[in-house]
Amino acid sequence: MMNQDDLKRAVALAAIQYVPADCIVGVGTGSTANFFIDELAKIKNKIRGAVASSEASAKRLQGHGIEVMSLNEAGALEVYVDGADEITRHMHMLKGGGGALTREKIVAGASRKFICLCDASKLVDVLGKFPLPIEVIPMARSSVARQLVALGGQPMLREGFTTDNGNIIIDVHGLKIMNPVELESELDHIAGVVTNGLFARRAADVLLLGTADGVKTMTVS
Ligand SMILES: O=C(CO)[C@H](O)[C@H](O)COP(=O)(O)O
Repeated sequence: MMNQDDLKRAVALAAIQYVPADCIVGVGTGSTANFFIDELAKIKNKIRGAVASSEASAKRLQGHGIEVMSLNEAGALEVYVDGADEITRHMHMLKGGGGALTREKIVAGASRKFICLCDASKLVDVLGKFPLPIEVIPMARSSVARQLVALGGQPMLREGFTTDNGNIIIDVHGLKIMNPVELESELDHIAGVVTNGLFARRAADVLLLGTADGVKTMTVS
């Protein structure tokens, strides 16, 4: 019987085939991304280095002796590998459970291919059961929260958490996200919002889904 960690390890291993020789790899954040980093370490001599989407991932990569570069140094990337909190068959994702959404969106946006790693429980028909994380400039906390209530959500401050960029996270509960592309843009237009956790405009290209029957590869056809 496979547990969740076994599924994460399996998708992380499967992702290695998407890493071209001699490239700089974009690396996500979270427990699934950590398994990927550990697999990447086994082929570290075949890559030039990595761009990390968080301080935590940078530290783990460096701990394995993988060179971490800034995105400015690296330029455009061939591939970005990361987990998600929810994903649909359209490859729209809800991310940011680990609070790294802004850097994740930046690195993903600079990458030609986004490989998303999830276990089967994260494949959903409609995004929004998992609270939607929003990174907010601290002085805008109340005004952003009021506008989120007006959109039908219940905003909750992530207590005691500061992002790598020095901002706060507001988790929005109770949103049934029927049109993620539209909502992603709408949220980005609220003054004080740095990034929201909808990855619909930059959706995944490939989903490696960990199931009890093995890793399934899905794309939008
Ligand atoms: O978006 C993220 C971090 O900001 C993660 O990719 C997401 O939270 C999934 O994490 P995990 O692999 O630990 O389930």
